[in-house]
Amino acid sequence: MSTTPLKVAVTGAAGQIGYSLLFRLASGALGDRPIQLQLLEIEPALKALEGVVMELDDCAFPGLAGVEIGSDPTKIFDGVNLALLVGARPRGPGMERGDLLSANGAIFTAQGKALNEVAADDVRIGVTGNPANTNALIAMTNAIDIPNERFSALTRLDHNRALSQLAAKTGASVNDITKMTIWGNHSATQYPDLFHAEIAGKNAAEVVNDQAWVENDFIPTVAKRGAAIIDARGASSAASAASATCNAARDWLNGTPAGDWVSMAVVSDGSYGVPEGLISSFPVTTSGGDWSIVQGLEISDFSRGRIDASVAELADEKAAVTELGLI
Ligand SMILES: NC(=O)C1=CN([C@@H]2O[C@H](COP(=O)(O)OP(=O)(O)OC[C@H]3O[C@@H](n4cnc5c(N)ncnc54)[C@H](O)[C@@H]3O)[C@@H](O)[C@H]2O)C=CC1
Ligand SMILES: O=C([O-])CC(=O)C(=O)O
Repeated sequence: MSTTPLKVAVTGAAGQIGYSLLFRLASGALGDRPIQLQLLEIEPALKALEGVVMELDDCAFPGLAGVEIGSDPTKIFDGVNLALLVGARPRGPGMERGDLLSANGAIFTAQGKALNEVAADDVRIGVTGNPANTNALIAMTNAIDIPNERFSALTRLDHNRALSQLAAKTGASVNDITKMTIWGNHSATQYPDLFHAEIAGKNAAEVVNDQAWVENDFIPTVAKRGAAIIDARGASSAASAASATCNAARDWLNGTPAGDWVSMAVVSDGSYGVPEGLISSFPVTTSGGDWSIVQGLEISDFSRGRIDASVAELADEKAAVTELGLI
């Protein structure tokens, strides 16, 4: 293991997700390698961020090598190996994530350019801020020298939600469930697919044996979970989003276990009929900091229709940000 600290940038560090994420990162969520946190906020939030840094200090985390804060992305992204782009306005009750396109899109053009200029050669960029897939597309398009494969948007929270719903339905432990997949957009059109998932090695759909539950319960519960949390909490999910952001980064950098895969929204190479260049969620395995899309899965007509609907929404979002001049 390298003892050189991994330089990790977090944007929106004074926000709700930041308040959970920073402490998870600093306490070793990515592994044993020490980390250096580089925290980006807008100027008015820097004072609050100073308070968060005081609390990080007060935890005396052995693996936290240092913390730097600021509002200039070209300073904060300097030399970073991992950038977690969280900072963006969250949606409120009654909004869809797509409503945030113009409000948040501009943030990701500037940050893509700054990463392009100053990040480390091995940088990996995970986008949590919504609409996550299209924000990742904007950052990727504006970072012309960074390989497209270094960008990913977060669908791990949806993946974890799907694991948890399936575990509750079947009485299995989440530890026994493998090969869950989220396809498409991190939005209400996403397709949580349990037809390839396994529970202790048995096909999950066969164990469940209840297509009505899959269609009327499982898929909508997972796809609309973000809205349900906003309704209940009056604010969007934060601790679970931070947890998923850590899970996704850890697996990307350290690899997925043999016999399993995870869901990540990554740039399509045309696999499964998803148009090349869209950032869409796929089943992926990772190794050595690189991901590959799991190939050869059979897609039923039912699954095909759901994947196509979510991908069509991604294409619409791409057209909208093209129109806005963001890509
Ligand atoms: N992909 C996913 O699974 C999930 C994504 N989200 C999204 O994550 C984002 C953050 O959520 P919260 O932390 O709850 O929001 P929040 O409003 O509590 O925090 C956002 C922070 O970003 C900062 N910010 C705004 N513009 C910035 C910029 N240009 N540079 C740096 N920082 C900037 C704000 O000052 C604020 O402190 C939202 O877009 C939300 O919708 C939330 C949950 C799950
Ligand atoms: O729903 C939202 O706006 C926040 C989010 O992305 C989620 O919880 O999945």
